[in-house]
Amino acid sequence: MAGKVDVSRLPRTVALERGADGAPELVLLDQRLLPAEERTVRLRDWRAAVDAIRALAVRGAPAIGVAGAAAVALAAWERAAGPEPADAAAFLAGLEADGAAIAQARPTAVNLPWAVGRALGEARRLAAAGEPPRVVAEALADLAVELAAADEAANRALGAHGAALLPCDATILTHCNAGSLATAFYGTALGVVYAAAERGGVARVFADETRPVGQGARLTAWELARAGVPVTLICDDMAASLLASGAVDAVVVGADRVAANGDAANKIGTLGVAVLADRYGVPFYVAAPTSTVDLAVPDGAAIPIEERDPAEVLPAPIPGVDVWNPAFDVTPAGLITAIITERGAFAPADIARACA
Ligand SMILES: CSC[C@H]1O[C@H](OP(=O)(O)O)[C@H](O)[C@@H]1O
Repeated sequence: MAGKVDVSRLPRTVALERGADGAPELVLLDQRLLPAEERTVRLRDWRAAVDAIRALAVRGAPAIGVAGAAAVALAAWERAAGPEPADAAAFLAGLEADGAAIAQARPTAVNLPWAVGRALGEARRLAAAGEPPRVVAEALADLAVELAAADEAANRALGAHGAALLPCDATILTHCNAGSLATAFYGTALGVVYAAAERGGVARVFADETRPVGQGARLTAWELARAGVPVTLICDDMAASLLASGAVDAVVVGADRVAANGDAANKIGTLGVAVLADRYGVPFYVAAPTSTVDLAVPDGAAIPIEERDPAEVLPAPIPGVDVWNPAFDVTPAGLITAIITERGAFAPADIARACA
């Protein structure tokens, strides 16, 4: 493997920080501009945070979870500075409404409603204890920081469990971007790659370009090269020939929501890669922290699939031509070799037990 892997060269894509005046700010690396430009934006308005999530300025299930919790903190700060502080009930009711709008920014990744729910639950607990709105707002800003740190720690633990499954000098195929850019830091599927590479065990990663938004071409290829991991970019329709060639030791992908039976929703195109991996006898791993597992959803059929703007597929509309643009698909548990979490790797059928 060429060169030393150094994940410290990777930027952080989402964080809750404080401005000079102490006000919370959601700090984002605008992923729409990568790899051409690394532009950081600092948001104080929760509505702008919702727009950033919807527009994929920040993306990736764990990353939008952190952004969602930070957005609730921004909303609490705004309300605590507004006319409602005298009425704690009005403050909390308004924050609940803001949180509902934030949680609905994108429907598929469970991390977003999960993180917003954590923030609103903390707000309810503090309000019930008689804490004033400003104290609630401060606590929610701290919670967003804690959730980001917990995500990174989970990713590093998950990466180590996944690396243990790979042969030395593994050749890996991945789809979309489940890297550091999709999380608070380190990544899930790419966290497995980084953990294996840091121990000297990754020969090369093949990255699907991942149409129509190109998270593989623009983000995964860039991220891996930045960290010093050998990477080859391929078109999505090349995955079949690559898997048929026998060159791939394992497929490792992320997830946006894992159902209680182990079905996993991930970027559109993942299902096709899973079918091909099964056909050619290549292990297919889903890397997902337990915060991505939704035990309230019995199977993949119940996972909401986001449909996005047709212009992502066809920027210049053709008269008489309709476009279908689902952003995710569901890989059935039967095509998944193991689900890798921070608690270990589990057969899909055992994921509910793993998260209990
Ligand atoms: C580590 S979760 C990453 C997950 O999220 C991506 O979707 P999007 O880029 O639309 O946010 C993709 O499904 C990745 O696998």
